[in-house]
Amino acid sequence: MEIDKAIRESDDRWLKTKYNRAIYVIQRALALYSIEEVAFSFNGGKDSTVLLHLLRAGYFLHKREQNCASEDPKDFPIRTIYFESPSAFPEINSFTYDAAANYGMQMDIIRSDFKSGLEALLKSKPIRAIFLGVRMGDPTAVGQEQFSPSSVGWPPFMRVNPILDWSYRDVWAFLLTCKVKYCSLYDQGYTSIGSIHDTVPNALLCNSNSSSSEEKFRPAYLLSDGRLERAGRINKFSSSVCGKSPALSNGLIAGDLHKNRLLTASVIAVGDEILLCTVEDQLGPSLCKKLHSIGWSVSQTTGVQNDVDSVAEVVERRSSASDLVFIYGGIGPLHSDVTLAGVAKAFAVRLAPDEEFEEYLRQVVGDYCPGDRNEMALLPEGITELLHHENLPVPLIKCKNVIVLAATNYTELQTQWDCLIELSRSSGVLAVMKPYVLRSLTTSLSDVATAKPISKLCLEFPDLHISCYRESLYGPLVVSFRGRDQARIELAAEALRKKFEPGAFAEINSS
Ligand SMILES: Cc1cc2nc3c(=O)[nH]c(=O)nc-3n(C[C@H](O)[C@H](O)[C@H](O)COP(=O)(O)O)c2cc1C
Ligand SMILES: Nc1ncnc2c1ncn2[C@@H]1O[C@H](COP(=O)(O)OP(=O)(O)OP(=O)(O)O)[C@@H](O)[C@H]1O
Ligand SMILES: [Mg+2]
Repeated sequence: MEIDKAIRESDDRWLKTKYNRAIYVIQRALALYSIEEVAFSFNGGKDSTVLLHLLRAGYFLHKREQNCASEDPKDFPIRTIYFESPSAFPEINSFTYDAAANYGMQMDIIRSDFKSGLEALLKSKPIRAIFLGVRMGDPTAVGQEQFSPSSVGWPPFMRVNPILDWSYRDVWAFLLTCKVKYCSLYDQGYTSIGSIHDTVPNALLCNSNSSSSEEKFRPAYLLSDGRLERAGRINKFSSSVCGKSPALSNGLIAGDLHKNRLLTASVIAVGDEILLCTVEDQLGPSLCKKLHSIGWSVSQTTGVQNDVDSVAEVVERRSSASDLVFIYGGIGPLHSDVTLAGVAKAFAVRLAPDEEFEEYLRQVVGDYCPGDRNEMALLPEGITELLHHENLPVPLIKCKNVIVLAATNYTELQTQWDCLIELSRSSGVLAVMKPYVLRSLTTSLSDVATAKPISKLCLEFPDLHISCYRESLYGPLVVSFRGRDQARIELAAEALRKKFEPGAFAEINSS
């Protein structure tokens, strides 16, 4: 079988892995349902075309197990459905019809909308499962698994998505390795095809050097950044190119808006070694200092064990209680590296392969990964933003208002922090504000004598942080004022002094 042979002979290890996984899904579906009970939803698009050939290979291998495989390219008995629309590209239509003829596909053409078309089809045919070329990153893929029952309100059938975890690169690697025909539009710069009304060639493939006045586009397989696959889909393309989107998902916008707002961050350290005190946590205190230096308050620092539920619980609480959460530790491929799984669980999404992150990891650690996929490239689905900086070999990960730091020591933290600050100037990922002003007074007066007047002072200056602490049980009391407005701090300190005998409070430092 030429497809299976082409992949087996290829030295693209990654493609082989993806192929084997897809074939496994197809074979399980063919074991679960009879051939009359399955259908293939084919529309001539590139993902559909990949699926067509995977189904041909999967069906061949399925029959080979029963010792009755045929090499006839027209032996493709899986019922195929095509929802033909008047606004489909003629090239898509002709490719679809040609493919049906070439591979002996029995194709039902449906000219109504998806839902009512499927309702009618399922009434007249025993179909229980439909193969689709949906991939992660498609707007309709969110929440789907390889086997996903149709949604509520749709007729009941199983959606089977063998290429759900395929990237744009995987699609083109497959089509080119197998040397199969695909719709001609992809050679004219189209990278994802909808209707004639909403699809144009991808501007990122425009040949600016072209001498003719007509625009020329390079083929789809030359698009290097798979995230921009839908850039030619008018209205549907959301410009969330990571780290460059104007208003970021958590709604934080740097600058004037924050001048008078107290922004709070939480810091979470993940690691049994920190809780067991076998390792001293250097990062938490450093991060707090860094946050203060850009005008942020830290509302909580927490240590949590390497356990998904514990991480999820604390992330869920801290992300709703503070403007930003910084989490570090527990990142990597080890059994104890549960931080990203915890973040995903906190936001009720699953971990899904991220092709772009995978590519970065590949450049850093090479092709080696212990299992059949790079577990480190699994990121919380639909909520992850990658923060790129030229000084970072791998981008930082931001999930809603949670920033995941991969740093494990002070030097690494310093690098990642510097990059974050630089990125903040252009993208507003982290509002950089005037640092807080701190002023501290000390007194030998007792708590009983000072408690009430200080409580009153807090009510008079709600815009300041007024905190008290002792360095020993019976030692002097320190009262600290923290805020952005030096004049307000002076006023508050003066108001405190006035509540007591002159000389009761002495200055200890100011910054
Ligand atoms: C065979 C088939 C099954 C589908 N099943 C569902 C479904 O169960 N639930 C759903 O919300 N949409 C379902 N859809 C609709 C798709 O999710 C999506 O809305 C459709 O492909 C339109 O995508 P487009 O607007 O990008 O063209 C199905 C579509 C097809 C072709
Ligand atoms: N008009 C249609 N008829 C039959 N199946 C369809 C139709 N539109 C979408 N599908 C199914 O949904 C899948 C996903 O559609 P999508 O448009 O994302 O992919 P594609 O058309 O194969 O490739 P591209 O992303 O390049 O357009 C298809 O592979 C196909 O299984
Ligand atoms: Mg399409």
